[in-house]
Amino acid sequence: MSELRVGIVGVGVMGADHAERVARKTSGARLVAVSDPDQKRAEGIAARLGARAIGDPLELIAAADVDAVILASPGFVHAEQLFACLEHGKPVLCEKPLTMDAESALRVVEAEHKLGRQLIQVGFMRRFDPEYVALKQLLDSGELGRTLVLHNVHRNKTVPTTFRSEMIVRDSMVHEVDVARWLFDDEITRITVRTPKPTGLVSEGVLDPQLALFELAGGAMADVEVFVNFQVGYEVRCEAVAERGSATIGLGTGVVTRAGATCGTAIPADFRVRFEQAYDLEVQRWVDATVRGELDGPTAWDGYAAAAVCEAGLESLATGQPVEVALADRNAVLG
Ligand SMILES: NC(=O)C1=CN([C@@H]2O[C@H](COP(=O)(O)OP(=O)(O)OC[C@H]3O[C@@H](n4cnc5c(N)ncnc54)[C@H](O)[C@@H]3O)[C@@H](O)[C@H]2O)C=CC1
Ligand SMILES: O=C1[C@@H](O)[C@H](O)[C@@H](O)[C@H](O)[C@H]1O
Repeated sequence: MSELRVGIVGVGVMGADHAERVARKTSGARLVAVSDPDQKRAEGIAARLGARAIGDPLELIAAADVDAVILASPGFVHAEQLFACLEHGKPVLCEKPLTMDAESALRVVEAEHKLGRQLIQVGFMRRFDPEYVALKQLLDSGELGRTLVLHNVHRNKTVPTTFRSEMIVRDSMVHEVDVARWLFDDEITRITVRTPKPTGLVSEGVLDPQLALFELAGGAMADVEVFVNFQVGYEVRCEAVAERGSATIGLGTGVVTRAGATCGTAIPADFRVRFEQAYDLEVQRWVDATVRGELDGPTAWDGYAAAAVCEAGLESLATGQPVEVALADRNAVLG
């Protein structure tokens, strides 16, 4: 296969961004089709990028001229669309969350395992971000000794009013769940989610910000503040504390301007700006690996493990108490 023909399911904020990326920035790939219930939006994007719009997402997944699929539909339809990708043997880059709960995520892992081919990559794009990659390399080198703690900050400027407390765990905090699992190369066994008095700038009942503590099997810990209505801009930071030093990423100290009696640096408006390079690398490496018949990124198991942690996190969000993570035995599932 010389050129990967890609179809995108769901062309809202993230799907439209990926459509541009595949059509204009990714080598070895061609955008051939997009699908969205908002037919007008799909047709507009398709016309602009030289693809065709297909009304039914399952028809796009089955189409003979679609070699591989990007799922950027809402999380609650991922399970059905992932099963369709597996049924048609289509490699798929599925935006996080893999599915909405641990039970359906595990069914996806099992179905893929039964096929005997890894077809699913999960959109945990931070694993491709140059700053996160440099941090992982530094920690893995052992130069700072053993890593003990991660402190994370994850702030969005604003989110739509439909974004409820549960989504802060499942859609936002899930990134730190994956970062902690990846940087420590370990599973999270317990999660506690606590909430201070919420900001007054959200709809009634939305618990924002949230503070979480992850405890890992090997004894390390990670904390995160997730605040999705921060008002200022998009900020994602991670400080790793190790035995002989610490390392911080996400300080945004690119260009510091001194003008008009202020000194400062720009804060990105959202994830598309801050993680542009990470998304570019994620999609390019997914295309390259797919053409080789391989997988080179976070797996369905990673999506399942994150779903299991988030499910425990939602229970903790309701009670404020620590909740043990119920994770299937990896060896028993994947043999
Ligand atoms: N990796 C990352 O940093 C980010 C990931 N995401 C993920 O991307 C996915 C989409 O999120 P957004 O683009 O922010 O949402 P969005 O609401 O902007 O777009 C979702 C699109 O999917 C369409 N849709 C609804 N039902 C569908 C169905 N059954 N089949 C196909 N399309 C359907 C909607 O009409 C809409 O156009 C989610 O899984 C989200 O968690 C979103 C933002 C950033
Ligand atoms: O995945 C993402 C969004 O879905 C989520 O809503 C944001 O909080 C995250 O920062 C972004 O990376």
